Amino acid sequence: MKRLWRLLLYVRPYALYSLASVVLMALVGAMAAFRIMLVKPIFERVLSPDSSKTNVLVFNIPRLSHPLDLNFLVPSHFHNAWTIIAYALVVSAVVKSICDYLGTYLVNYAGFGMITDLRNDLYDAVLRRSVGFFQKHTTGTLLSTLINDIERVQMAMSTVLSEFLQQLFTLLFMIGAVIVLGGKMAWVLLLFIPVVISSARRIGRRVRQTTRKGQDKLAEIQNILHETITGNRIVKAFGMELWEMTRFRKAASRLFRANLKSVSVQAISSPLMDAIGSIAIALLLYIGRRQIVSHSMSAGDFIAFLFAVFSLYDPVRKFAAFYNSFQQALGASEEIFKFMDAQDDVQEKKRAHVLKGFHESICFDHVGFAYQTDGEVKQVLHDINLCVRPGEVIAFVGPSGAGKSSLVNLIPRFFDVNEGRITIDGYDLRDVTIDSLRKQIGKVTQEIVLFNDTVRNNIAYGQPDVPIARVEEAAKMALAHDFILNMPDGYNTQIGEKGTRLSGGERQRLAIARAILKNAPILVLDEATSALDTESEHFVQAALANLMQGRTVFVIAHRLSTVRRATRIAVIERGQIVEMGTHDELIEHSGSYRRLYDMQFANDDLIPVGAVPAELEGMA
Ligand SMILES: Nc1ncnc2c1ncn2[C@@H]1O[C@H](COP(=O)(O)OP(=O)(O)OP(=O)(O)O)[C@@H](O)[C@H]1O
Repeated sequence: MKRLWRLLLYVRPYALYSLASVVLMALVGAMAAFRIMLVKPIFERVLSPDSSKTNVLVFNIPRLSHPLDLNFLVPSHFHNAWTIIAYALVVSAVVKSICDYLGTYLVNYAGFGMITDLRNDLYDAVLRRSVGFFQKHTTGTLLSTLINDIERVQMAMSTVLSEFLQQLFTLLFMIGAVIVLGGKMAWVLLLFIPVVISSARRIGRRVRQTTRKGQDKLAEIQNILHETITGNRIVKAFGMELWEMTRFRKAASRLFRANLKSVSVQAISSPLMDAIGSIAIALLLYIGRRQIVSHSMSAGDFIAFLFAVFSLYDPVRKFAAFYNSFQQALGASEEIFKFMDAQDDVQEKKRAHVLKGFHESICFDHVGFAYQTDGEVKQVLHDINLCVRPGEVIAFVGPSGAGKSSLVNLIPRFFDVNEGRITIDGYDLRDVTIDSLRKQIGKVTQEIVLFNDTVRNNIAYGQPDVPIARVEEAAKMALAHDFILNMPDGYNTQIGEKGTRLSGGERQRLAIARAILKNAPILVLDEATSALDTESEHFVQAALANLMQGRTVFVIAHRLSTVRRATRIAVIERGQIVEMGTHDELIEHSGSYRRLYDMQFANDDLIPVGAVPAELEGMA
């Protein structure tokens, strides 16, 4: 129920449209009931051979002392029962159709409007979630909620809502007509109401559960699709097409079964309502016949009453389906609101300080950090102590899994520390606004993230209005300008999804250009481990050197040139800093760094700091 109210809150901005559509749909219902009221006069005045053809029809408004005379519908010289009823039928049909059209349009306007707002809010909420959230939920599940679950709610709130309103008012007016026409006989129908409601509720509950399962299976399929389409090169390289196809087929068959189960539950409601309806009609026929025989009711009255009961039947039958649709929407909204309400691990304090630049130091003060996955706590950093001044280059080295990435991820607050604190210019990171903190930090990672957009927009990501001259300047410093000019549309070339139309080295240099343009005082760098060919490597190294110039750099180093460039090297082992010093100091010390150096760096070529190699000069 809470979820339904929450969904309805989204209708609030469209209250006027909704109200107008309610009025229009009420008119549709009234017109439908009015037309049913014409059955009796048609039967008794137009079709009866005993009735005088010129008889002026008088239509009694129930419970009002004076009757509604339909004579006003036609000029007096046309007055006869047939013309009046024909006019009444046509006019009511026109009014009903116009109201139906406008009402449907307006209710859909409100429905689509609220769904657009809901989708925007969900996307906004998901996009703002911290890194931990994206590690907990797979891309497929998130996409599925943003697309499929929203669509379920949309179905209920726009398409179904419009029909629901129409049928609701038709039902209400028809109930009025049934009571007016049938008198006491109408109360027989009351007996059936509890049966209808309780069976609809029971079916609805099952529908909600089975639909939720179906949506989850759809998310599973979306996950497989996302993984295998984005990772299609690996699928091909390992010849896993058949295996993936089997995996997909199995998931598709699970979805098939879940959908069938949902349909088998939903499909019960219509036949069930049919059966209940037939019993009701049979009972009414029995009672009606006795009343006509005993002359307490005319045949015309009974026929009109039966018509009214028959027209009740459609809304009642549809109501079960609407109820199912709303239950499906509620099931789908469960996932939507779950993501919207998810509590972030990383949160901003209410009156957080706004950082204006970086001036003094970043300090790790007895920092400990643990990942929490599925209730399991994995401590990966212990008692890290480190103070870094502006302009320093700190290189982190150490064996795989030692905790280097985890450590640098704490600086932009992708995760929060569990123990101790990290300060920037004396402020605990948790006391400054996330936005102002991240503005101070540029990031270039191993996994280059580029968007399916132009070169220019990729470099100017986050700064859409920056002049092209500055973009070019950044590209030149990243030694990317030349290869960009050689592309078909230069800076306006589309680079394909994730930049697949570029080489590995080119992608890296675009990412470096982006970081140069951002011009943040602090740089977090995760050097690529995969080797590029010598020429590309030289370009990338030189571009990196330009990027690092004048900045405070935290770099996870995989190249000798980088560690040599560092003011200090921190050796991380099992989540702790075990050694710290310059390259020469640590080599002399003959400890962990020395061993690592012999294994990892000794064969690297040294590239002079900030320099473009002679053979590449003039190319950028
Ligand atoms: N999101 C996560 N949830 C749980 N454990 C994680 C998560 N990310 C990393 N770990 C674990 O934390 C430990 C440290 O990982 P981290 O990525 O920081 O190491 P690293 O030194 O950067 O390794 P590499 O050089 O291989 O990138 C590893 O044991 C890893 O399995």
